[in-house]
Amino acid sequence: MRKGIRIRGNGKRQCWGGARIWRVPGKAKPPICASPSCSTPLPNLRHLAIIEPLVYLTLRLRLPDALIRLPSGSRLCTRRSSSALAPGSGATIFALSSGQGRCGVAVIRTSGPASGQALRILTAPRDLPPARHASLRLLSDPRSGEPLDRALVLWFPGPKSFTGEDCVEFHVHGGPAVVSGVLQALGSVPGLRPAEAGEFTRRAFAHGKLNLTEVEGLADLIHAETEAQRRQALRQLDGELGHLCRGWAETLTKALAHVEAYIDFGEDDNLEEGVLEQADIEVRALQVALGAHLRDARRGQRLRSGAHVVVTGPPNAGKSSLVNLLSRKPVSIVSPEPGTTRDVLETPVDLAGFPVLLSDTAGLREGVGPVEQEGVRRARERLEQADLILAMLDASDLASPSSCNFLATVVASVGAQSHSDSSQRLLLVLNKSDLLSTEGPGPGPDMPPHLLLSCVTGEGLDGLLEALREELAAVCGDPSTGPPLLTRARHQHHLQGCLDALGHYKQSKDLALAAEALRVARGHLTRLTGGGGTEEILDIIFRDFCVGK
Ligand SMILES: Nc1nc2c(ncn2[C@@H]2O[C@H](COP(=O)(O)OP(=O)(O)OP(=O)(O)O)[C@@H](O)[C@H]2O)c(=O)[nH]1
Repeated sequence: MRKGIRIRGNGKRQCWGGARIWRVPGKAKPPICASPSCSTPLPNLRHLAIIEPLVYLTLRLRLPDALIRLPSGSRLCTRRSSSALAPGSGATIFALSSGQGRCGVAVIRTSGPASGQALRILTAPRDLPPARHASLRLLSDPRSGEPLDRALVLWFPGPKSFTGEDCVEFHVHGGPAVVSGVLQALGSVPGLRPAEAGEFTRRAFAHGKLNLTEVEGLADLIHAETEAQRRQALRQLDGELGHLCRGWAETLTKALAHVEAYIDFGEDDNLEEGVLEQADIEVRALQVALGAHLRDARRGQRLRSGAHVVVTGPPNAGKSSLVNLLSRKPVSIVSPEPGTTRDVLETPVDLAGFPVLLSDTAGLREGVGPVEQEGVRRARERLEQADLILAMLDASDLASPSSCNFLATVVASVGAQSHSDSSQRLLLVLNKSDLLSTEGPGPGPDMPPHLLLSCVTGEGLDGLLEALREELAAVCGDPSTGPPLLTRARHQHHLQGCLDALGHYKQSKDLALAAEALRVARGHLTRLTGGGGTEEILDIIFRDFCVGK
């Protein structure tokens, strides 16, 4: 029978097979802060290594920011570094959290230890309302006693609040005079100061209410302009990416515990058989999962910042007409004169719910003056950066030399793409379909797959929008399904760092080096969700927020 020790739900330990429990010198006060196990002495480290590798490793290595679930449901945890908080974080902050300008209702928030006091002072002589219940109160200026507004107030005692601190929400009438009166009244309360941009969220992060990927999701949700961006941001705010990374980090922690235990106790010291093999298997599975995520070809980043869609074709094909049609505004000059567009003209557009940076470019042709030639050079340069190319031809002019040359280039590029792993995509659009019956024979059977469109009559526009939706879902990823997307270069960097470190683990003959590689890999995952060493990026991320969030 194997020896074993289990920490039970009531904090007591169950031993079997003759296992004994004794205190580990110098570690009688482990960082166990949640009941029921906080006051219990530690079991034998060796047994702990086998039975509870996560607990073992937390104690053995004193991992920072560990938040590990014990089987009993109790937790081991350490607090997040206080440097996650902005300077002056002991103060109580206040700000208008709803949008600026005249509106029906405006929400003013406070967060910090003096929140309750501020509420009492503004609603004097009333006591605090019941927690998390909306109560109607008269707000008055504490300096003059002058009534400011009759408002709904909500009292959120910490830690059950957005920031984890004592918070108050004042739902006041949204006139500028009311809002400014209440803000000034709050500013006169001792211990209160106006909040910096993103300071509420920063406090929520510092108190462990949100991890870094959730903070990023919140910032993205505030800035989301299209449906797909909103869906993606909401998923990230819900913690999907963070959850995935934490799962991976736990896998690595277990593998690291096994390797460390093997180093500490050796193979003939009663350690379970196959401990190292098990770690190898887990690392291999993790490498496959990370590789799959990194192969997302920057879809999430495109979804966040917009996909580059470039319209190209010979002069007069109707490129500018299409850009104006898709953006629903006169971005480019449309004229029957070939070579009207000389430079790259960009406009942000919401296309089928996806964020797009749409570019109109000069018509591609040779043997023209230096200005137009420069335009053609810029058009080609922009084409190289495109995620999706809309190649456009005049359907009534397919036999002209410029159309034939362009078509040959398109066919070559489609052929090249099917043989490469390029993520650039292409849609061939034959415009001016309204002229087909009168002016041209139309596309023959050897024409590559294409869409017929008339920018003048709008015929074929629905088909084009549907094709664009499919292409953009491929370019940006579908935010409603599949695994969470990596929306920032930072995510990509840490996952790649983790994968590289796992590669070193596999190559290391020395167990100490292998363990170090696992530690590095785990560090990347921890930093991705905001664990140790992320202070330098906090300012960058919180800069994206507005005051009051
Ligand atoms: N009949 C018809 N005319 C069109 C259509 N689309 C555009 N045109 C006309 O074709 C001419 C050229 O249109 P533009 O949109 O300026 O074409 P372009 O490709 O941007 O031209 P360049 O700037 O010279 O490269 C204009 O007179 C448009 O009104 C269409 O679907 N049907």
